[in-house]
Amino acid sequence: MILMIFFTLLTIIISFWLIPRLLSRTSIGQFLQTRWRVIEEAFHAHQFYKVPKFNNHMQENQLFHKIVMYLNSLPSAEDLDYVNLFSGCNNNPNEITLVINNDQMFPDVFLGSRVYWKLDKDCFVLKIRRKEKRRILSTYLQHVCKVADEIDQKKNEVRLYINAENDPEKNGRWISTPFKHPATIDTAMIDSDLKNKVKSDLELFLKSKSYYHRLGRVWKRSYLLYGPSGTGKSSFIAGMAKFLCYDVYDVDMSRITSDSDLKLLLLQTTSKSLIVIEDLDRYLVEQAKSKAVSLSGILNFMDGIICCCGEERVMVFTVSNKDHVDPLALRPGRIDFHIHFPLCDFSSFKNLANSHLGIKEHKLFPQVEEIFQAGASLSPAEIGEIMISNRGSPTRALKTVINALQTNGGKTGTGHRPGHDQGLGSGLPRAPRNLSHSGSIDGLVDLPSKLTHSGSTRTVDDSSDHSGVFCMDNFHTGKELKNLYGLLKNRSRRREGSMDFDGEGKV
Ligand SMILES: Nc1ncnc2c1ncn2[C@@H]1O[C@H](COP(=O)(O)OP(=O)(O)OP(=O)(O)O)[C@@H](O)[C@H]1O
Ligand SMILES: [Mg+2]
Repeated sequence: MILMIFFTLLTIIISFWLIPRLLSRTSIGQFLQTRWRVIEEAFHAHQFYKVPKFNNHMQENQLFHKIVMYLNSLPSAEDLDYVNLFSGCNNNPNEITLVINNDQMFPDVFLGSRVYWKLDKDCFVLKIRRKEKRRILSTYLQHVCKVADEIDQKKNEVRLYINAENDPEKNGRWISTPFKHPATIDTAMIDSDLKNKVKSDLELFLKSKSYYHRLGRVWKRSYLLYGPSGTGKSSFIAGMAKFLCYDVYDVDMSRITSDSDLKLLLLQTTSKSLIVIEDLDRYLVEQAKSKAVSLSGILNFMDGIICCCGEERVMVFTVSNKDHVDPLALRPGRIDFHIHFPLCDFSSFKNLANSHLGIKEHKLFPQVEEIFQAGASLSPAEIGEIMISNRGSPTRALKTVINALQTNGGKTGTGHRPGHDQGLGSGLPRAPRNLSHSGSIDGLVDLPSKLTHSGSTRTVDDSSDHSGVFCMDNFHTGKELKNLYGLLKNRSRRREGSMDFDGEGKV
């Protein structure tokens, strides 16, 4: 009798405690659970809803994007049999993103009902029990969008889109990556009143949807940024995108094959975006030769007639010299706001010295001012690079800037003062190689201290700093000549490897 009770108790424990536990913790349990659900679902009629990635105009379907974000946020994403893992977003390489595999069923529960998502190439398929669709479909989709929006807001992420080669196999042409540029509108080296005007203009634009609609105009605003190379145009665009919190679509015109290709590409952009065409002047010249895209194709794009009506877009074009752009392209309405990016003057030089070297005043400032007043100048990029390379010694940095202004500031393509732009492509190719490298080289080489500025009678009297600025006439002693020989040898050695220099003056 006791034995029977014992065996009965043992059977009860095994069947109601041990077996369920074993099943729930092993793959057999999961397997049985999945099979059971399949059998259970087989007794229900289902409705299927497709969410394609692109609409008929090849524009990205925002709902698709939201579903990706929503599903990735669900803890059950980790329980799937197969899931793709991605990492390496530029701004956060440690972040791992889960993306469901094609053909993988992704179950979700909403208001007590089970729904299933499946990714089928570029299309999500939602499976809902037919009898429950009226009760949950719209509220479920609203819930998905709300969760995705909340994630988006938390991330506050601006993305950079770049147009890829035209590949008929692929649906979308834009490849995107998180856009984390440190520049803001405030860090630009242009007049602060102008910066405030740009900010007010952008703010007004954001609030003007109904105003534009009332006028029957496309809700867009176009900006032309013009000035020599290295004056901060691209950095300013990054600042504008950050200010607006808009995604950036950087159109690489060399990859556009025809007017219709350009149209298609633009149709694939979304609202709340900043569409950028850099070096428009250079492209217009090339376009005249290649005929890939006609002038009217570009003008149509600038007019915004091929963008979806009513959706907010800001367009930004950069040119090195607007005098070389067809006036048709720049007429009011096509370009709403012109922003000039000049080379450095003394005042912007002082700002750079303050931000890069932490100095507001210096005994060499009067000399620098004199040189600027004589008409020499360089771009903020060139002066900034010298300062970064020599940031350990402000005096050395200023001496190197003086030398660069004297040797390149009045001669090079970028070295003329504002209003004297060098014409089409003046800034291209970029900063003169010898100058940018000299900043780095001088930052590394120990030079004789008793040197004078070339072209100047003023003696550099700072014995603690060593400048790369020197003049042959001033080398009198054998020791100095020896130093010079050592310097030239050192320089030529460094120059051989100059392609590997980075902005920090390190190899
Ligand atoms: N306000 C600034 N302060 C300091 N450095 C700056 C500033 N603006 C630009 N620079 C420096 O100049 C470099 C070039 O700037 P940017 O690319 O924005 O110039 P650009 O006008 O677009 O030149 P390009 O016409 O050659 O494309 C930046 O990487 C940055 O180092
Ligand atoms: Mg640029």
